[in-house]
Amino acid sequence: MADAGICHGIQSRRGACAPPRTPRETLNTTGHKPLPGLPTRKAARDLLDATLEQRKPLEDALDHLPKRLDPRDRAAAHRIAATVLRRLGSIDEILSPFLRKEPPPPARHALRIGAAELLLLDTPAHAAVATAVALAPKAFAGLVNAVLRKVAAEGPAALEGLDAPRLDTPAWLWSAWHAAYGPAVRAIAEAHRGPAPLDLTPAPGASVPEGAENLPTGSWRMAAGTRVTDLPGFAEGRFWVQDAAAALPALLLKPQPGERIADLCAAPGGKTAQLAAAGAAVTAVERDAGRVARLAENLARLRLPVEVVRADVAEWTPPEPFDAILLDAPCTATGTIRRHPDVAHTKRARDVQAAAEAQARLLAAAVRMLKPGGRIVFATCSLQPEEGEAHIPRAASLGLVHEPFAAAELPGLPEAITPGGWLRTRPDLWADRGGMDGFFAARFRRGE
Ligand SMILES: C[S@@+](CC[C@H](N)C(=O)[O-])C[C@H]1O[C@@H](n2cnc3c(N)ncnc32)[C@H](O)[C@@H]1O
Repeated sequence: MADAGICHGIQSRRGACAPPRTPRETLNTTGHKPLPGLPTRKAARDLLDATLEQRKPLEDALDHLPKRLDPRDRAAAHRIAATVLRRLGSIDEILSPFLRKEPPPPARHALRIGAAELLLLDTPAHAAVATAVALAPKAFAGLVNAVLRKVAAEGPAALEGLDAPRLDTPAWLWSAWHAAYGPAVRAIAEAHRGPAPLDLTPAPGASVPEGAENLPTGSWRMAAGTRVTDLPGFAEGRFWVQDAAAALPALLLKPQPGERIADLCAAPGGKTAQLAAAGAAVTAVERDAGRVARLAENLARLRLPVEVVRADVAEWTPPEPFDAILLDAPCTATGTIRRHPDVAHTKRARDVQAAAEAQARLLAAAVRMLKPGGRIVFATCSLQPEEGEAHIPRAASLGLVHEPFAAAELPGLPEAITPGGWLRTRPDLWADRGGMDGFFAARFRRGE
């Protein structure tokens, strides 16, 4: 199983990444040759520590790896850590018969890395065991060595017999998705087992790059691991990275040339770019300073004129109301686990309610920025109904009238429009094409 590496382009939580590589050999400060590949495994352990112990996003943890780490080592560490995060339940299940008591996190992570390399990443057994032993705290080196030798011998057969989709999905997510989607929970979990393809949104008039599939909804799809920065036309701004499902909310807002449209919660700017490319006069509002910089950088590459405002949407008042608004609200992001396997482990059930409450506040603030009769699309990249469908009945109290989507509005993907007229994508849709992120979107009009 391969995973994506360092992300480039416009997308962050849903980005495109560099291909994995074989760990390289480097000299340490004393001039001695360290164990080949050890810096990569140390970085992978740091990523696991940040995500699993400190509950930090993997993307932030990658940003905090030592600057001196070779980019290829960084990509390889990302690949190892992402594999452990995707298959954590299965890996721990394989390890459990060989552990009489719980080892401390650094030893547990060395075991997980070693097991992932032995069973899922095709690393030669001697290299996987030797580096995991070197990675473990000294007092646990013997244990790691003994356990991984058993995993090398017995693990492949044991792996075959596991119910991996269930084991690799945290119990609270399995229950919530089962309640919301019934038996499809298994297909959703299956879709999380592999890396996602690279999806691009083209600028108007751009021609499809070689090797890309032209999806019916207008996105281009390329193989997982494709480096977006290597594609011809990247520097010239002919496309941006955006999951096929993430491109749908802006499409369904139907931006018209010259309309004044606000993109609220805008960074890194995939939807802003869609609205601006359609000819709308766009104001992009984003609270986080670092992400405002990313947004501005992306829009500069795409040569799209957009007014960028750094502000909290809950407090900001525009000089005049907008014709239309896109609110892509912050959420638990459980729809993006294919691209961000850390989300399955960094989020908790209680985060869902907190996110839903924040979304309701942002929706109320957004309505106040809209002209009477103006339209708004509310979207989240969460699979949790509390962050999607549950907002619809409350919208009437904000003076919003639901304007259902019609299946005909999404050529090639009518199944994503529900009978109630909102958008619900899931990772198992278009399974034979590589799936898509889980998104919810609904369209409303502000009463006159
Ligand atoms: C789901 S992401 C947006 C993705 C973006 N719409 C795109 O398509 O590229 C949510 C963004 O909302 C920002 N955000 C969260 N709360 C905010 C608030 N109260 N005001 C403005 N921005 C906020 C976050 O910093 C984050 O960049």
